[in-house]
Amino acid sequence: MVVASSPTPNRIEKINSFDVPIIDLSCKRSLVSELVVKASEEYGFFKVINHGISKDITDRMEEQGLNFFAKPALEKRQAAPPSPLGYGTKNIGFNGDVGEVEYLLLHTNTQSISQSSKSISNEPLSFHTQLKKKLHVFLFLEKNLDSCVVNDYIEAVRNLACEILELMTEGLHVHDNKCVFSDFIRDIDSDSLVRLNHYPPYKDIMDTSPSSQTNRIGFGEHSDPQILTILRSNDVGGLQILLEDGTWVPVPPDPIAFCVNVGDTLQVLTNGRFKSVIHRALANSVKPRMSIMYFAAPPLHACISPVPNTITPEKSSLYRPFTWSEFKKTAYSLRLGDTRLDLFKAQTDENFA
Ligand SMILES: C=C1C[C@]23C[C@@]1(O)CC[C@H]2[C@@]12CC[C@H](O)[C@@](C)(C(=O)O1)[C@H]2[C@@H]3C(=O)O
Ligand SMILES: O=C(O)CCC(=O)C(=O)O
Ligand SMILES: [Fe+2]
Repeated sequence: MVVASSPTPNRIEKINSFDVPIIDLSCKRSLVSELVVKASEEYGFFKVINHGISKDITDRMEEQGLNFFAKPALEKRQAAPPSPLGYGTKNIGFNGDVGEVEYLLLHTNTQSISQSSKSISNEPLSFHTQLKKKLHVFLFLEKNLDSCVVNDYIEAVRNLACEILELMTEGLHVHDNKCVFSDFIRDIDSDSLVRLNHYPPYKDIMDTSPSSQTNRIGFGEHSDPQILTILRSNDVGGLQILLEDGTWVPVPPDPIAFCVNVGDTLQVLTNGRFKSVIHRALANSVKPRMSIMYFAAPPLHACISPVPNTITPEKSSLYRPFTWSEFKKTAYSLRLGDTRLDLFKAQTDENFA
């Protein structure tokens, strides 16, 4: 079914109520890996059930998030502005994107922050200032979040991300190293992040009738720059994915599933076979949505290029090699909805034409 909707003023958009793939990880491994590859190629998005992450771990993490966002604004602002780590409200990134959202962005490698703080006195002044800010946010969060709960959650979603990445290599028949993707995430220097987004119900000053329940952009359309994102939310919808035919598909909230989406880096690692899915989140005027994302990323120095068996005589490498640090810097210098991968295309005769 296709219906019209207008989350942004003056724009009619097609919404398609198609069911996103749900993959049961407890099924036969060869079948699961085939389904994971199929969904990553077709949509760059799927849900997983029977993933092995206990309800206790997700409930406790959700409780941490809700407690944090319930704090008075003045208190939360002690971890602001996001640089990019820390607490932010309405402004997303550094280039003018805004949405009906407040959020907390954390590095998963808190050790690296406390480690680097030890070298603070030997560093140049600008680094010193940046590090002091990072440390300030880190200490604030240590005080305001239960680090055991957060670490348990991170460990659980990291393991799930690695499991899914290994199913992907199996399904792609990368025989020489089944950990070719997951090794990036397991690396001690992995640049993975955790984000908590809170979309409070906004007040519609124009229309107060209960029959009019409109939506507003909470988090605008974009793809995630990393390898893979593992997302879960409370029981309030809002997430949508964009299909290649230009229709937006709402992803119903699901208390037992995790959503998985392919990021830009995995599109490159698979030489364009897997699609980095464009998605967005809408806020509503009725119920607060809270989502928690784990963005699985390589270490900053890691070199990214398509894995060998995705390059064939018929399909040469679509992208030039780059480091995650180079790609991240470019992504963060652009707007949310900008296409960054085009800037990393290989120079072929076709691209010159
Ligand atoms: C506008 C931006 C926000 C973002 C950095 C960027 O310049 C473009 C990518 C954005 C994004 C999307 C996925 C993640 O939520 C995020 C943390 C990331 O790595 O890339 C955000 C960035 C952000 O909010 O700082
Ligand atoms: O909050 C959501 O549901 C999606 C947010 C998102 O896509 C992101 O933070 O990158
Ligand atoms: Fe995203």
